[in-house]
Amino acid sequence: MAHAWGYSAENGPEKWAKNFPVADGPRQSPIDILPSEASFDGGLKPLRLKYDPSDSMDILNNGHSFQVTFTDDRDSSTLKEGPISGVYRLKQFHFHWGGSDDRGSEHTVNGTKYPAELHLVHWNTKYPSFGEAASQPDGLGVVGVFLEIGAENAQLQKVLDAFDAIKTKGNQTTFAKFDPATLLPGCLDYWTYDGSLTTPPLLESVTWIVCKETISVSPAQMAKFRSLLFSGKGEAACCMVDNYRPPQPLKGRAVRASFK
Ligand SMILES: Cc1cc(C)cc(S(N)(=O)=O)c1
Ligand SMILES: [Zn+2]
Repeated sequence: MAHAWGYSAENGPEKWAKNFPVADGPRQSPIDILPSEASFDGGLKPLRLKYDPSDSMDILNNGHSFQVTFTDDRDSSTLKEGPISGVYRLKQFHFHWGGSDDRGSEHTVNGTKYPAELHLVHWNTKYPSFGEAASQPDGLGVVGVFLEIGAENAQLQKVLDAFDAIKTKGNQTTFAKFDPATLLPGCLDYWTYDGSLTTPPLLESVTWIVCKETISVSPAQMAKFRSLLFSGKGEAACCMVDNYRPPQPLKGRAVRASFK
């Protein structure tokens, strides 16, 4: 049985191309965002994010990160406008983070790594399902938000308080009535480019929308992220840290800015 993918030297990002050749494709993510090379596009609309807290269902340790999953059988939690057309439904959000505060984000800005990055994953309702959308070039819209060390983030703490129930791979628990809008920065200026999923299967189906403004996370909260395990119950404990892919070649792609 081929090694499952992960983030170690044996199965990490440098090894993914073996089983997922698209890893060397033309529109891979993440990227290093160079603001001076991004072009302001006055045609880009403001993001229109509308979330219904009653859509949040559960929180799961999937062995690579943790995710909060939303019911997506109606247009109650959606992304509209911004760089996309049509209606994209929120499917889940998750994070990537480092083993120390000097790394952890997937996208970087002028080479700067943040300690963590939030991904809010939406799928284009012109397709019948998330799975179908994920294989289409305009199938997914992911909003990325950088976390920066600072004050404790009370909204983020609601997510971290669920961690004791999802310490090991495969664990899941109910996570109801959570409004992901409370994790967004006040200003929704963004950079946008055509990219991919940042973990296998690395499908090139994502319109990336990366917020310029960060949200705060305290050092103690970062320690809580690092208390999760990649490993399953009864396995040798392996701390869930450094679950990020480094920036990939831009290969001629344009990065647009919604702001001057
Ligand atoms: C494999 C995968 C699935 C989903 C829903 C989202 C991602 S990411 N990190 O590109 O947002 C990756
Ligand atoms: Zn992600």
